[in-house]
Order: sequence, then structure tokens, then C-alpha cells
Amino acid sequence: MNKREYSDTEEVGNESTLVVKKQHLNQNLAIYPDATDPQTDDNRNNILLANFMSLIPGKEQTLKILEKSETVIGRSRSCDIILDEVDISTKHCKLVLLEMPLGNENRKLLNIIDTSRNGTYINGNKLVKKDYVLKNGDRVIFGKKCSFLFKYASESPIVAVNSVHANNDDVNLDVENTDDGKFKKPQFGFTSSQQLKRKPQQKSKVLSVFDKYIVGKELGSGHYAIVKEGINKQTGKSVAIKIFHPQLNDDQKKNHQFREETDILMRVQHKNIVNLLDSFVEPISKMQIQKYLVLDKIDDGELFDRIVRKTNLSQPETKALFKQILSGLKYLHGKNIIHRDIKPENILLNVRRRQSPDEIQTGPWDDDEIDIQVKIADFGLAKFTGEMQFTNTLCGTPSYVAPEILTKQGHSSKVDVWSAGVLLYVCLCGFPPFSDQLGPPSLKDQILQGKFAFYSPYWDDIDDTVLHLISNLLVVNPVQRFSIEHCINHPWFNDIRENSFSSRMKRLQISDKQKLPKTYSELSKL
Ligand SMILES: Nc1ncnc2c1ncn2[C@@H]1O[C@H](COP(=O)(O)OP(=O)(O)OP(=O)(O)O)[C@@H](O)[C@H]1O
Repeated sequence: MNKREYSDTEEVGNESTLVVKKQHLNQNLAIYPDATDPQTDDNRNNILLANFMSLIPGKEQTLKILEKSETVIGRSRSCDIILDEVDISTKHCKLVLLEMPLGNENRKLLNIIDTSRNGTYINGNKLVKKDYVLKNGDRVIFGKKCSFLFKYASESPIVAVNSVHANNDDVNLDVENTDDGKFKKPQFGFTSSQQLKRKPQQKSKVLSVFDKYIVGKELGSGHYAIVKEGINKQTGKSVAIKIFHPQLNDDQKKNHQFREETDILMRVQHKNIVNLLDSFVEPISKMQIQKYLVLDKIDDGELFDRIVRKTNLSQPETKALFKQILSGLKYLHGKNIIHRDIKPENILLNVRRRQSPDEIQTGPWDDDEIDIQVKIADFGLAKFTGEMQFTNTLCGTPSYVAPEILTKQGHSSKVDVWSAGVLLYVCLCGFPPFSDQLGPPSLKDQILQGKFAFYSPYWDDIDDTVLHLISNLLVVNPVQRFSIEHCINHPWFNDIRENSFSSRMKRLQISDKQKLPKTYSELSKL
């Protein structure tokens, strides 16, 4: 098809083949070339919704998308936007106006639906006959070359998105326009039962996560989310952005889970708990939303990796790390919060490295480390116990899960004590006390019976005092199990050598070396 065929088209740019269709004056214009004022003549009722800014060198141009139910882009002269390139389909894609309820508001968003042969690419990903809700900063390529940066017309609620409580019925998110066109911070309103203290920084903007942060490399991933590095565009501060896997708009269970994680993180502030900075809920298609938590970035990885690297940790190091873990857990339990997923993957570390030889270490760390700060992360399974004190959901990670969770008897904060016991065991010897590898019986039965042992030679040189402590944490009956308080006051944490045990704690001798448990470190090399 030759661009000369379009007698009613206007060429944009010097040697451009990108053309924008001029429609009859008595019709609503769907788009405007940059030079055209959308508020003139017969178009004055049209509201500018968004802009596509060309990223093609030498073809600087802005395509204006007006508020219209459907805007078709393609090579055909019947399209609202004509892109006259050989790799553009007759009708390449369409932009459908969506009004989506987010929080307490309806937001006007553009859903792009691909109908092409060669594809529409959003931020490098091919759309392939699917839809996607556009957000600020998206790089959209039609076919192979027609590359644009997408932006909603104003930093209004139209911009898609929301901050902390998009789906929280208890919260009113009021956003107001100010005279200068900027937005006042949203105000949160609570029902009387919700008069809880919130961290001030959560009262913030209505923007997309991508407006505020540059999203970078992956830091880690789990079952529910992938965590990426982010940079705050305004402050330059590095953050961690937990990007949950896309979910259906109306997935009540996931919505509830996200609310619970966000709510809990908003109510906690402790040096050993990862800090929540922001949260976003954004539509990605008509049916799907994506949720984001912005957290303080913890730089030195998971305790799990440290255990794998070192095979096991020394008693002094374990003790120093555990004092911090217990401090975080004590704080949580004091607020009626149970974490329910304590395991080495969810204990993150910030290490301050030695800058000069005369710096003094704060603990029994490696020579090149001055200080290590522990941060408890991943509140995806965390729960308020409220007044009930017990909850029934099946949760946790198999090796670390407490027996009362398996028997669904209802559980309390003591489940974290059990998991802390498993973690303490793992830190000191490098493998978990309960595993399929140690069976029979099955992992589940080992846990239900509280059947574990201190295997020789791994435990031979470890103080009886800590074996005594672990034996009081891995107690099947939660009533008889230590509390966090008991744990903190135990002689091992207070460097008191306990000589009062009637006999030395038993180590299990296994004659067949093949049957000795394998450490995480050994397993990672298999
Ligand atoms: N604040 C953070 N700073 C740096 N890295 C982080 C941060 N939060 C999480 N990570 C990394 O991302 C990984 C996955 O995060 P997280 O455990 O929260 O995801 P998840 O999908 O909920 O995991 P799970 O499968 O355990 O439920 C962590 O194990 C950690 O390596």
C-alpha cells in the first residue's frame, strides 16, 4: 500500500511514513498530531486522555488519544491512527476505554488489544492477540519499528493505580485535585474499629509504581512473587519491589492475603523486620491486576545462602543472629501477629563490611564484616491472631511447619517458636531436623511425633545448653513448648553454661555413613 493513496492524510516529520488521519470536521477526532489543539472547533468536547510520544529518531511526534470508547490503530485508512509501515497490519490494534474501579474511584484507563500479524510489544514483551492495560512509561512498539512512549495526559487519578489500600473496604482513599494540577496526598479514613496507628509514609500519592520507581534486576523470587531492585526516581534510593504474580481482579482469597500482608507490614516498625515503603495495585488487563509492595532493600541476601556457603554457622554467630530474630518475633507476638513462615529464606541480612583494619566488630562475624543486621521478611502468610489467639489455616513450609498446623487443631504464636527451633537446629548443623531424607517415618509423621535427633558427628562439639534449648522448642504440645520470652531468657543466650543436666544430651551415632543426613550445602552441590 502506498502512502499516496491517502489523500486525506497528513504526513508528520521530515521523511516520515508515519501518518495521522485527519477526520471530517463534524466527527470526533480520535487523535491529534502535535500541532493540533484538541480543544478547538468541533473537538472542544473531547477530553485528552493519553499521549504516545514517538521514540523513532527524527520523527519526534506526539499522538494524542482522546477519551473515546475505541481507537483503532493500523494501516487501513479506516483506522483512527494510521501507521503506514509495511509491518503494520490493516487493523493492528485497538485502544479500548476502560472504567475500572480501583479503591473508591473509577479510573479511566486504556486497554490495548492486539489484532496484528507482527505483534504489538509492550516493554519488550509481545502481546500476541491479548489485552493489556497501558500505564505511564510503557514503551509500545507496533510491528517492528513504530516505537512510542505511553503516558496518560495528566497526573490525575486517570493515571491508573493507587497506593496502599486499593481494595481495602475499610479505607477511604480520597484524592483531590489542587489548583496547580498536582494531587494532594490521599487521606485515609477508618471505621472506628480500625483506629490503628499507621506509619506516616504510607499516606501517599496516587501514581503507578513505574512512575515512581525504575525497576531493575531480580533480587529473589518465591512462590507468590518475584522481587526486583528499584530506584526511587526522586530520591535515588534503592528499594526492593515485590511484584506478585498477576491475578484475576476478583480473586477474593489473594486480595485478602495481600491486604493482610500490607496491613501487617504497615503496623510494624522494628529494626529486625523489613520495612514497607509503598504499595500499589494496578490493572494489567481487563480481568487481571498486579500488586506491588515496595520494601527497604536488604542488601546481603538470605540466611539460607549464608548457611549453604558456610555449611553450618558457629555457635557465637548463630546466637548473635538469633537474638535479633527473637527480638523481631517478640515484637510481632506482642502485636498479636504470627509470621507463620519462619525459615532461612525469609531471614534477610544487611552486612556492614569492613572499610579499615581498625574498625571494631559488633559481633562474632567474619573478619571482613563489621556488623550484621537481621531482617525478618515475607509476611505473605502472616496473620493477626486478634482476640481469638488461634487460627486454623494450613500454611508454612513443610520442614519448618509446626505439628498443630498439620493436625489443623488451631494454632497460636507458638508455631513461630517451633519454626525458630527448626531454624536454630539448621543453623548449627546445616540440615533440618525433619525431612524425607531422614525417613521413615514420613516427614509429616516425624513432625507429628516430634521425632528428631542430634546426629553425631555434627552435634558432638556443640554445647549441651543449646541442645537443651532446641529440645524445648521442638515440643509437639504447644502448651509445653517454650514461648519466645522463655527462649530469650534461656541460659544459652545469656552465656551461662548449664551444668545442671542430669546426663549429657544424647547424640545419635549412625554407623552407616551413607545414611548420615546431607547438609543444605551438600544438597546444593548435587
Ligand atoms: N526487601 C528485600 N530486599 C532484598 N531482597 C528481598 C526483599 N524481600 C524479598 N527479597 C528476596 O526475594 C525472595 C522472595 O521474596 P518473598 O519471600 O517475599 O516472596 P514470596 O513469593 O512471598 O516467597 P514464599 O514462596 O517464601 O512465600 C526472598 O527470599 C529474598 O531473596
